Amino acid sequence: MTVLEPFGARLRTAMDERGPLCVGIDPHASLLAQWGLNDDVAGLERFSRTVVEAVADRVAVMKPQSAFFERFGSRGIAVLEDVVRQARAAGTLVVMDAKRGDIGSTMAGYAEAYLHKDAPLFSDALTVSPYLGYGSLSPAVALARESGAGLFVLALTSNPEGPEVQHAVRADGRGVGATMLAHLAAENAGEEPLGSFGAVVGATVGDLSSYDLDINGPLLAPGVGAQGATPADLPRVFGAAVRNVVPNVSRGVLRHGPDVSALRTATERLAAEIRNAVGAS
Ligand SMILES: O=c1ccn([C@@H]2O[C@H](COP(=O)(O)O)[C@@H](O)[C@H]2O)c(=O)[nH]1
Repeated sequence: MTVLEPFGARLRTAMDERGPLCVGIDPHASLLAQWGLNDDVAGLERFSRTVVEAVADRVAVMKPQSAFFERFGSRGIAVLEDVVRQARAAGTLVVMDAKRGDIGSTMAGYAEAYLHKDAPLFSDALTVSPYLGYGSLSPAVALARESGAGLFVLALTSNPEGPEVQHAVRADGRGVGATMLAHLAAENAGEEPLGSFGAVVGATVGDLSSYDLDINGPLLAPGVGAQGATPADLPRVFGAAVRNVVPNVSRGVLRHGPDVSALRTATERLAAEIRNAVGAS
């Protein structure tokens, strides 16, 4: 059985070689229509395969959004399994965006589904929600360590509704989002060159100067493109931690399809803008 290097190490290498951009695979019904595809399983399959063909050999990370596959039931999940396999075979790391979270005993089931090396949906990393308590994620942390996979824990999300929960202040005076970052820093302590337990921190969240983003792990940053953030915002928002930021762009790339070369051009332009912005920090 192949033993994978820890996710954090594989991600660091991929970011160094290909740049940090993560391209999302988000087959919104509106995008299928824009691409001239039917809103059905065949359309879903064509869309996803095209995105993988266009960019999987040139970006560090791809992030399929599970919701848009789940809406087609078991046949959508079968397409998702293929997408994960094809993208990984083409050399990119796959972060499954399923935002799973539940009591620990059920979390163990989600961990088996996405983080067990033999699972049909095995992904290099999984997004998870810690809002049943960070400790409820323990089974996923344990299995990720065993499999060489990683997690991205929702800390400060890109949507405007997030602060209601994530900015709430605990009895000890620490914010909820900041607490998640502290848990992750502990998880990644001593790992080199980068820990495997990342945080989701939106590029849209504004001033992060009061947060300790130094978690020795990756920061997945959605919000660039359709949600309004730009590559130029990254150094301002993330400061010194920008080195570990993986900016995700979904609609901002996908709207250039279905033409493969147009998708590639858009991806490469964005990747260059991000490299320039991050290098300038
Ligand atoms: O805080 C978060 C966490 C996850 N997302 C996901 O990222 C993409 C963003 O898509 P865009 O089209 O680039 O806006 C999408 O899959 C979200 O579910 C996020 O946006 N914010």
